[in-house]
Amino acid sequence: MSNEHEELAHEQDYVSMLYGQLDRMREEASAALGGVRGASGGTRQYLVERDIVARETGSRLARIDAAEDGLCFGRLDLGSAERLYIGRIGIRDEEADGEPLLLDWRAPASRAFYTATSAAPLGVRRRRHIHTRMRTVVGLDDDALDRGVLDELEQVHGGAGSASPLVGEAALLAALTKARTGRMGDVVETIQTEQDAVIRDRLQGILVVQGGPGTGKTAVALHRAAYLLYTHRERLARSGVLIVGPNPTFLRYIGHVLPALGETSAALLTVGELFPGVRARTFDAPHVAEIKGRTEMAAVIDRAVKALRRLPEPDEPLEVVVDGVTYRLDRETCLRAQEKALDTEEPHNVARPVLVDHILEALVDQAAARLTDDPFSGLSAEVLEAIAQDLREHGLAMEGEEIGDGDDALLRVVDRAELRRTLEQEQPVQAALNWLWPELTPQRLINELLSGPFLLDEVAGELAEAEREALRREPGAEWTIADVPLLDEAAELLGAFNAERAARELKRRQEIAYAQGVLDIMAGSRSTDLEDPREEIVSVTDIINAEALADMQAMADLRTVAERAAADRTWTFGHIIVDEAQELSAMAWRVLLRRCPSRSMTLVGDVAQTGDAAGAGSWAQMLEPLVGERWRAVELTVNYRTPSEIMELAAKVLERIDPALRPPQAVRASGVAPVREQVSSEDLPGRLAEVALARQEALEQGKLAVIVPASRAGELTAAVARTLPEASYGALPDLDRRTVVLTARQAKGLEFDSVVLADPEAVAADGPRGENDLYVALTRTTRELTILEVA
Ligand SMILES: Nc1ncnc2c1ncn2[C@@H]1O[C@H](COP(=O)(O)OP(=O)(O)OP(=O)(O)O)[C@@H](O)[C@H]1O
Repeated sequence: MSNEHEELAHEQDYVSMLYGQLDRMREEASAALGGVRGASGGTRQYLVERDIVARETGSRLARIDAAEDGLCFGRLDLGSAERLYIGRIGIRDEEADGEPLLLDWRAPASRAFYTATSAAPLGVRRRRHIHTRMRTVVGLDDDALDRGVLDELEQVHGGAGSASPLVGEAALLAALTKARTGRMGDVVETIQTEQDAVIRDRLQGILVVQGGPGTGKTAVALHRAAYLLYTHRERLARSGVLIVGPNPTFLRYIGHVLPALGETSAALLTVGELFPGVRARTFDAPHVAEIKGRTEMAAVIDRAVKALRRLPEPDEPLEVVVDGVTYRLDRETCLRAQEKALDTEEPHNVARPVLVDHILEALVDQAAARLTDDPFSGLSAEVLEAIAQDLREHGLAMEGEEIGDGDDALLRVVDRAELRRTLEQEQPVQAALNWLWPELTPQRLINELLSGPFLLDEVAGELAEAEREALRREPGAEWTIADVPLLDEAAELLGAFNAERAARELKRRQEIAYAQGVLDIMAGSRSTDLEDPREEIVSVTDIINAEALADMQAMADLRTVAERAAADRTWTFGHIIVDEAQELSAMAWRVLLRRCPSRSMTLVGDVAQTGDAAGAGSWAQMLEPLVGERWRAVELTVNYRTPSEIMELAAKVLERIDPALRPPQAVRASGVAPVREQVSSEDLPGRLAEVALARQEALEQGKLAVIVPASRAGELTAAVARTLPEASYGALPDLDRRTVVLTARQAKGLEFDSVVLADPEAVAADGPRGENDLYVALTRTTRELTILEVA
């Protein structure tokens, strides 16, 4: 019978062997990368091939590097003597027929590590958590899932069998009680069974993950992204995964998790960043955001586009004066041109050339008629010279010949196309076309709608006058987050500008042409993948046409997935994950659904934490108008963050929000009761500063947050900043600092070792969802909570 020391030594040998393999893989990949980068010259095809190999090898190296820390963290003992080691990537033995030495945590065979229990052992006799520091094994935690192993463990450790519903309880509790760093970490070593089910749920369809505070929704969402990218790599590497979070601070907080899991091809954006060229950071007042978020705004914008297309009155043709000649466009002509454009059913800007075509033809008809009647009447010297030039170029007039000679010579030779080109360039013609059917940018349209004198009243009849008034903004004012979905809606109705469209089509043609040349040389060469052969392999040879290869090339540079997606409004993602999904307005949902025509989405959130006035009261209320019943929901029930002493307090607030809601079960108690202190309103700033200082000094390690009501944020932040000058605060607080000052809304999704909450009553009174914000504020701590109540 082995003792604990021997077990450690045994695991150290195995783990050292794995690191040896990892070093070998790193050396091979580095050498391959050095080789391709160092190569020079050659044909264009050769250079393309070199680029692709370099990118593939580069991303393989990134995965190897990400696996360094905690490479192997688990072992499963199955029947007889079979053992599987689980880790951050798959490694197989090159010298023994590719025998797996380490299974990627996402591989199907690893699943039992997260789901086997003594009630349902799934063939697992023992689950072992292997703890490492650098490359050294420093500890082991065993769960015995059958009687034989339990007996063995009792002899080795003096008893370590587990009847807990938690998987790897010791490892989990150790992870949960660690001091926070200001950055979210991955949880691959201790994923719990209910979380695993969400992570590995199928790619298709809309999955809603409802869970109270601290249930690991964010962690689960990010691990699901890593799982999907691994399992459906070929598909998702092309189209990418989008992760939408509530604010930039939150995105920075979670930004390290996917790279630490070796995945760098997900784009992380806030709703305010979904429209290329606009980076909205400011909030509207809640009632304004609520109006902007309503679905009705889509119809309002649609009507605004139509209202900007005009027709002349029946007896008042539109007059266009070019070089002293007056052309007349009557209502009938303009109406026919509009109808032709509308018949295309294309977006406004895309349909516009059809109208332009018809109007120009009408103008050319009039010009031609003039020329037949009296070739010279009303034509300026400049136009005559242009025509003469044209005649000469066609060899129909000699240098110096009078162009009027031979009366209708002009009509014969000045072709209509030339006339049309000349007219089209005239400013009065352009002005008439723009009056009839303006070429619009989304920014111009929304600006006109919200800042113009008449448009909103004309097209938003369903809004009360006071609501329309609330929507008005200064012309050219900074875009707000709630404006972004309006801009995107406008862009959808308008379609791309001519120039934009042409540029995009040209780029696409170039990409395809570039890719076409690569196909021959790539045929037959299959990349060697690191993973187990049972796992999915990405290879350019799987891609069968130039178009697909062009897609892949565009995606192969992992950096550019986010860049390209952020720069291209028409980009569609293979999967979208929305964190704090309850906050999104109906208009924001329309943007996301456009970005994901496959409707493959994971939405995580908690309807009890909705802070935005335009956000959801229930998932059904939010989703049914958008996707009917085509969504499925799961619930996470265990709170891994907030200790039970604090959840008791938070539960009272939850009951005020909705008596039907139940708080998640706290996984642990901290032994520290929340502290409540009463102060007068005037004394609050001074006392808050003192308490913040005291709590920071008491924290040996970890992070402190001071959460203040938005209504007193300026004054209270200033007071804390005087005592703790190193504290970070403002629109984008730096979470790496030891102490941050935040509003409840800013604290959403974040967590800290210690929280000081100022004036909970004022937090609850702030806006229509103040109670929800208070619930958020109370549940941010992993250890201690101090509350200053205003008496
Ligand atoms: N299986 C796990 N193993 C270790 N830590 C976990 C696990 N699940 C969650 N955690 C930790 O619990 C904390 C809360 O997780 P997370 O922030 O994902 O919860 P949440 O449901 O998004 O919370 P909220 O809605 O309150 O923002 C984090 O520190 C996370 O790392």
